[in-house]
Amino acid sequence: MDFMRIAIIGAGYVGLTTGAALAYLGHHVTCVENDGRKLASLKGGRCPIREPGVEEIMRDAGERLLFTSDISEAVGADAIMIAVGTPSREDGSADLRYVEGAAREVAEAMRSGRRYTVVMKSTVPVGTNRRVRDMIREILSERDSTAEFQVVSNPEFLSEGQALRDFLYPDRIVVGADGPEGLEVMRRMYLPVLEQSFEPPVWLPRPANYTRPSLVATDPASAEMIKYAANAFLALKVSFINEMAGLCERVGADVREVARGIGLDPRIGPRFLQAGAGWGGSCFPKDTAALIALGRDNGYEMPIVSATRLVNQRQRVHIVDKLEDALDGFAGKTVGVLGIAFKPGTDDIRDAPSLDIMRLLRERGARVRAHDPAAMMNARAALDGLRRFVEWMQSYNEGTTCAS
Ligand SMILES: NC(=O)C1=CN([C@@H]2O[C@H](COP(=O)(O)OP(=O)(O)OC[C@H]3O[C@@H](n4cnc5c(N)ncnc54)[C@H](O)[C@@H]3O)[C@@H](O)[C@H]2O)C=CC1
Ligand SMILES: O=C(O)[C@H]1O[C@H](OP(=O)(O)OP(=O)(O)OC[C@H]2O[C@@H](n3ccc(=O)[nH]c3=O)[C@H](O)[C@@H]2O)[C@H](O)[C@@H](O)[C@@H]1O
Repeated sequence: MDFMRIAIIGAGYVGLTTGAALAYLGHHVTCVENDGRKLASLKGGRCPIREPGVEEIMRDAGERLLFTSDISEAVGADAIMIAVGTPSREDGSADLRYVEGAAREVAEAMRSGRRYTVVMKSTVPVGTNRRVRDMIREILSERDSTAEFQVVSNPEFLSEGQALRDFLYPDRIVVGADGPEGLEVMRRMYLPVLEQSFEPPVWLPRPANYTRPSLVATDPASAEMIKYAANAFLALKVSFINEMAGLCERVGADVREVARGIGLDPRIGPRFLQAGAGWGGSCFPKDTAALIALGRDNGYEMPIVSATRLVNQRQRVHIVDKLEDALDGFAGKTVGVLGIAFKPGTDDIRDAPSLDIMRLLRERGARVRAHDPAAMMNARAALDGLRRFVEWMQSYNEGTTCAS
């Protein structure tokens, strides 16, 4: 097996999982992280995020997985992957300052006479790969560097809480490259996954009936678009079933039965049809907003994606309305919120529905007590100043109404 030297810029949910998993497969991986606290924890062998199995494979990878804040240690690699955040700007568009910052650092450190593959792992709007390519080219030319490079798009589809499973046993690997060389590098990188030739970790066996992933080889713009389209479609499915749930309540139908009934049609499928508080997290909200912004920049309205967001926001209010009705008003009432993270199995509270729900409950006069088995630390940090209402469930008592 032809193992590679790979560097990853950004050791968050995506960068760290990918880096640790690639090292587990046999590659030599250097993760560059500029958050001092995260880096200290990683260097100490501890996983700073709650992601099952990642700490274990960090341990298994041993010397093949290194952590640093020094970009010059990354440019000894053949492939340099950018996995930094792409949060929303105020107007909904993707804020590319971390991607551009990382690309700039990489370009400034690239060594003359070497050839690199820069892999864009972050979720970025169509055209970003080309922009990054032009930026690197300009910096290299200013430096009179003879370093050569290509930029390849390799969007990520992992879900938090099952990131490692999604990496090792994916449905597909998407590679957007301008030519055969980029595709070949990515094929080498993912070969053990594509061929399922690695020894699965004992705690994460290959799922029964799992078949090898497809390699979707395409152009960079289509690869960038695939990522946004996938997230928008999944968000749409959840909003759709929540919209159906609202009508079901009014006409006496059970939305779970409806989801079961439509999900058995293979053209629809059963997943992402669970009605509830709606979607949140670090990706669906920002990626649907970025898609609309991309449409706007290109003079194209996206009414379906806009409605998906609207229905989702309405769902948060709807839950509070229902509870207010059931309790006959919130005056003098305490509401217990079980679960703060945006979904079970994670400590991530980015754009969690619970945050809007708790804010609304308070605005309407309820006292709120909340608990989450994993996300209390993040909740405390995010809700600083409102600490008094985020308390451990120790104080949970009979007079408390639960919303989860
Ligand atoms: N979280 C998820 O489940 C998924 C995220 N994505 C995408 O992947 C990208 C990364 O997302 P996350 O891993 O969630 O973000 P994150 O915020 O958890 O991690 C990003 C990391 O990059 C570090 N960083 C930023 N600039 C740096 C630099 N110049 N040098 C070194 N380190 C730097 C930050 O300190 C942070 O630790 C985003 O574009 C996101 O949309 C894609 C699929 C799944
Ligand atoms: O781009 C990303 O970051 C990732 O976004 C999602 O992953 P994630 O945000 O981790 O979480 P999901 O499991 O997809 O759930 C998203 C939200 O939808 C909600 N949801 C999901 C499914 C469902 O049936 N009902 C429902 O309300 C969840 O509670 C959660 O708030 C996608 O599933 C990943 O493929 C993608 O890589």
